[in-house]
Amino acid sequence: MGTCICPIDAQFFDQVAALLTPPTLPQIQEYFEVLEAKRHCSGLKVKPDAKHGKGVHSEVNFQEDDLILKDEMLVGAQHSSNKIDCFVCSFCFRFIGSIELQIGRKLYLQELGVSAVDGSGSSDGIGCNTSSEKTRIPQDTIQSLMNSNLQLPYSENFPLPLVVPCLGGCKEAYYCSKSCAEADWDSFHSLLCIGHGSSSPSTEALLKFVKHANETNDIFILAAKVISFTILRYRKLKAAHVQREGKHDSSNQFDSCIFPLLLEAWKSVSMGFKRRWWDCIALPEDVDSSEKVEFRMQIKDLAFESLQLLKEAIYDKECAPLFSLDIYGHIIGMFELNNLDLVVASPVEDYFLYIDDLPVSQKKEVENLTKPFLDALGDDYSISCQGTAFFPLQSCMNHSCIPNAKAFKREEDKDGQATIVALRPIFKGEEVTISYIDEDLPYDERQELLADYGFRCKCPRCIEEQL
Ligand SMILES: C[S@@+](CC[C@H](N)C(=O)[O-])C[C@H]1O[C@@H](n2cnc3c(N)ncnc32)[C@H](O)[C@@H]1O
Repeated sequence: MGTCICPIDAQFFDQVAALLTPPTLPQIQEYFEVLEAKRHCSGLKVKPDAKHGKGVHSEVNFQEDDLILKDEMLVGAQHSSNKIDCFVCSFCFRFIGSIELQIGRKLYLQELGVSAVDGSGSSDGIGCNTSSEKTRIPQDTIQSLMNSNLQLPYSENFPLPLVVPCLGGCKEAYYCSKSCAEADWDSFHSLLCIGHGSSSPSTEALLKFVKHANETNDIFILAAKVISFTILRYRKLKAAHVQREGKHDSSNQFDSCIFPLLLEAWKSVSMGFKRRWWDCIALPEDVDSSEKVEFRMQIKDLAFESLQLLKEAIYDKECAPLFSLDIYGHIIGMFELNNLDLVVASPVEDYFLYIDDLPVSQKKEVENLTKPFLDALGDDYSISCQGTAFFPLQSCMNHSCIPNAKAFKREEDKDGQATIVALRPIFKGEEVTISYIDEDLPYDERQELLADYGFRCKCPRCIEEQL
């Protein structure tokens, strides 16, 4: 137990330490100024302070319900189990295809016996059958839904983007547009694709890595995206460098040429607040506190196992320090401390609610056509796209048990971006805070949950309640 020794940690000790050194104040300021301008959020400023590290401060007055920030993810992934329920763009997580394709694909997978394990869809009383008494739809009808031969009434009111396949020819990633397909390919997917166009040295090893992640913890897939992103960015920076400076002998140039480029490629990841995964992971309820040390060792072993599989799949010797266990642990720990749930509401739910709201005169006839599908989907007809993502600006927001902002998806938010809205008026100069936990819990339970983030909350409410 806990015997894993990562040779890369020892061999590249100095480089790993440099990659994990928190950025300096000027580096933070420079990076976030560029990001704030890109997000068009002139109302916000990331500022470091002595108490809580970085925080987000308001530069203007916001009213209650105002949109404060729409943040694009640095990296995000749909939960593996959710892929059965929701067919979404692998880059922006928008639903794709058509209402018919969404329904047909799900019924098809249901018929194959593939089912989601953590569906959290809810039946809100629009009259579908429960899962135990699902209606069965004939195979040819399901096929007609999937190949657009069958159109459901009023589905034209819920148009979805056409499906764009992966540039590398895998049957895993699909997109809402060519630009999303290209952006994903350039940023992450060219190295993680299992299709014929992949630049992974071994797609067989990739398959093993993904299988292990699906069977253990799909957070490893997100960590692989961060490593892939950094390698691909490093290669671009190197190509530009070579073009500028001429070709170098890259036999052993970690310090002079290669490593500064790797540090630059890693910059956006270096800005995220981090601790090692096995040091900060919350103890599951079924693990006794006396088994804490052993549990943390097991987590470390698991991460090492996953990293070895990833290394076989995408190793690049010029980026060797990225394959250290310490780096892998810190990347996953960064997700643990910063990530936001990725949620995109299902257009299939909107569709059936629309049918349910039709005037009585029309509804009966339409429902004769749509009800069998609703019954076949059962309780799960409304499952949203679910995953997890790291957002560079949102992740700088500190916690308060009386937050002035929250992550909230509005009706118009159809993709995976983070949407932060004001819960009450926020004044110029105030810090923007969100709650990391259910703030309705009693004081002790809140502090217990926040201990997993490594701090005790001293917000005005906590100070008052601890007395
Ligand atoms: C999502 S990050 C927030 C940004 C972070 N302050 C930074 O420097 O990047 C979460 C971490 O910030 C710190 N933090 C957030 N809210 C805090 C609070 N109310 N009191 C103390 N530390 C806090 C904790 O270390 C926590 O694990």
